[in-house]
Amino acid sequence: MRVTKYSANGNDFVIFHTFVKKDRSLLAKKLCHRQNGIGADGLIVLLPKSKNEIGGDKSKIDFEWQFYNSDGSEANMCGNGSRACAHYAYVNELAQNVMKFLTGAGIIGAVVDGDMVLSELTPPKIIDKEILENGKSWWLLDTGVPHLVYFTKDITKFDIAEARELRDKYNANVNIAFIEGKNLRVRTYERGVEDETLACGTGMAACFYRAYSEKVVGNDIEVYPTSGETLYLGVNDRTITFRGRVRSIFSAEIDSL
Ligand SMILES: N[C@H](CCC[C@H](N)C(=O)O)C(=O)O
Repeated sequence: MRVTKYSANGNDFVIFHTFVKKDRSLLAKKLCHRQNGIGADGLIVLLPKSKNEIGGDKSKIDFEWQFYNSDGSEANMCGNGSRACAHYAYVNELAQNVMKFLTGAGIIGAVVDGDMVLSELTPPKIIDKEILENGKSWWLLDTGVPHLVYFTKDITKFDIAEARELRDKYNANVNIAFIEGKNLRVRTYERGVEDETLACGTGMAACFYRAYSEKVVGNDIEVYPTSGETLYLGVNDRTITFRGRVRSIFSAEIDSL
């Protein structure tokens, strides 16, 4: 089986494509394992439309995907993964450079331009704006997957134990964000990785959307994740747009695990 390893601003993924849809949570755990596997935050499986697929929603999409976190849990959406997956689909001739694909959160649009990829996320939902935990004001939003967002005065202090508790209590990813001029710096504890990752796309989108909703930032801003690799976020008339570089690290034939 041929797999490709991608990094999207430090959030890394193993990607392959197949026509066979089945549960791959065990494979995800094996491939994503940092010591005994390839090592990644997630596994992405592209399921191209089979030749004779007609009609329904599928007629509007180039492929569908399965996304698994490194612990084998399946998630509806992954912002950085959607950009890596779009680049993979384009270079493997599974889609043109402008594409649409089906995720657990709905249809995602993507545009590939060299190593820069823009994803249109699913329309954000504000679930709760009044969560008080440990004297801090959190919002709970859904940007394809659930995210808690808190604005901190000191981005160097991310209480991982607190993040773990809140992740369990709300079954959500946990983000702290720092307003840096007209831009944001974001750190994310990721559900299903169960640690801070170097970047989390839907997390950055959730932090952007809270700041934009509270008018502390404008449209089209820069967001700096833990990796320091800049992402560009904005809103269009439909949803949140999310743009940044992706890198194909290597491809390899592996024994079918
Ligand atoms: N860990 C997330 C899925 C991956 C999200 C993240 N990698 C992104 O770029 O959006 C969850 O289980 O809700």
